[in-house]
Amino acid sequence: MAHIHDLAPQINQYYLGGRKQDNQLKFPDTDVFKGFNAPSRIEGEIINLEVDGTIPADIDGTFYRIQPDHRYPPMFEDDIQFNGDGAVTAIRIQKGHADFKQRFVKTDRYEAETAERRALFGRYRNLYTDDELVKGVIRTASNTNVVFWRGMLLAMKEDGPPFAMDPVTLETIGRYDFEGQVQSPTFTAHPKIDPVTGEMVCFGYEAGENGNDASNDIVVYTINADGVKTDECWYKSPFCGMIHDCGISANYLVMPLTPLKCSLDRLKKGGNHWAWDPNEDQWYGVVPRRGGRPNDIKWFRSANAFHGHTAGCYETEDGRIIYDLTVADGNVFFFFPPDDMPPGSVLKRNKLKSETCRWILDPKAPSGTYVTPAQSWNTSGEFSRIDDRLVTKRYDHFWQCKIDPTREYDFASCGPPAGGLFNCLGHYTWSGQTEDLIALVNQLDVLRNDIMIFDALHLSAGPVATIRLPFKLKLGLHGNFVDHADIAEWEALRRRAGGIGPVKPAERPLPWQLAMNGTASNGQSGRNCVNGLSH
Ligand SMILES: C=Cc1ccc(O)c(OC)c1
Ligand SMILES: [Fe+2]
Repeated sequence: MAHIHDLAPQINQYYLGGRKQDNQLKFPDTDVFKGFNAPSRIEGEIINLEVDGTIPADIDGTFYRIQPDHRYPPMFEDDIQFNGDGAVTAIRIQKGHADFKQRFVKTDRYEAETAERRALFGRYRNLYTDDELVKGVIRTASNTNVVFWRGMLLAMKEDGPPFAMDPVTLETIGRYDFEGQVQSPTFTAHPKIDPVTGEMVCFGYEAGENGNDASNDIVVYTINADGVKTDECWYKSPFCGMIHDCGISANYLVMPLTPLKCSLDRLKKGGNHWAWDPNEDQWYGVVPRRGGRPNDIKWFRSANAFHGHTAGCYETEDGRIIYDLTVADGNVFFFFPPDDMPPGSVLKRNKLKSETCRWILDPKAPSGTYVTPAQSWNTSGEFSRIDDRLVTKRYDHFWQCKIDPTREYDFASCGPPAGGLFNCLGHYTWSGQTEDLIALVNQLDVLRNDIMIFDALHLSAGPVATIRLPFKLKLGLHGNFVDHADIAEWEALRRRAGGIGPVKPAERPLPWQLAMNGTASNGQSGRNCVNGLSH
């Protein structure tokens, strides 16, 4: 006998031909919005979370992390997780206690959609699929990384400018253009901060015009510890591909260019921003950190592969660059298939190997030099981290999320894998000590999250404390711990008479917005005027 719910799709056609039909708040019936991936949309706080074990009394700081979390059902039924709105979680740890706070990043996108109470931006990084109402509005959802810089939190996504937030309240201050010094339409989610000089080295790729035009432009900036831009140089890439992360040594910036390609034609037809090219090499662009000129970029290439994240980067005594990152042997982003996929093909997660590779690049070698890894770890993992005080320096230890094939994934209770299949935290040392591993408690089955604190050199002893959240968050990409002394120091400097004053959000629209003849957005303080509809 048919259950009444089986008839519901005939009564309520939320999506017709894959497009949202109505203004009803009902999310698509796809894996992107189900189970552990179900939208959360929580803003709020909890004072004193439940804790198992003991939080070390000397920890005084905040663990920030960011997640994509769709606030409204997407315009397209087959939308992807990366297109969700950025929401920042803060776990403030002090005196053995932990508090939770979570807020959305109030981007221009957020404000425009809030005014209409529905999604107005279409496919991931394709403005040709947007509602007419948001022509000229900055599209970024600021959902990939959250970085502490000069007393502010910068929420970032590589398709647009960063948005500044207050690190204590998580209120959004507005779009941040480094006091007018950074005008590129795109900006990386992985800037690097040099612990020796205090500089931020950062870049934007696909940085031509509005940042959505498949351009080969790359811009590299250095902002010094006082917030002053000291370097800006524009380079060209061999094709418009994804440059997600980067590495810095004392004198160089390394940018891994992944063979996921953009095409303006495909964008105009309403298609995906990226298509995987299985016949293209992986490339590494190397530029000097100081005094670079457009012709100074050197490209190194190797066989087709997909870049993960940076572990470390430094120079040897003889001036060569060591660059360590995870590299997968196929298309991690299965939702961005090659252009020649037959229409209607089912997109499945690829079974991939993701090794950590060490590249040795000679900045004196000619551009175009082919390279192979000098060393690689025969394990699968991603999201490596090192002690951030060792950025630009020789390091030994790194930690990463790992896939341990000897531990079974329990499909029956966990459902289809949400995000990666990581089931371990791995501790590696280049000096060749054995790995020290532990299984993370996977809470996919009970739809809840824990925050675990480990002694980094003794993972196998288990967590010293497990902080329990009473609900699940969304799968996030990145997080960072900030010492409270840094937050307090900058707060005092910005508040004090004769200090540097509060964080100043962008005062002018971006150049591409101005070039649209002021028909759409004024971009004031991150607020918009959308076709006369102001909020
Ligand atoms: C590698 C992760 C990644 C790359 C590009 C993105 O837009 C993103 O959004 C959350 C995530
Ligand atoms: Fe990332």
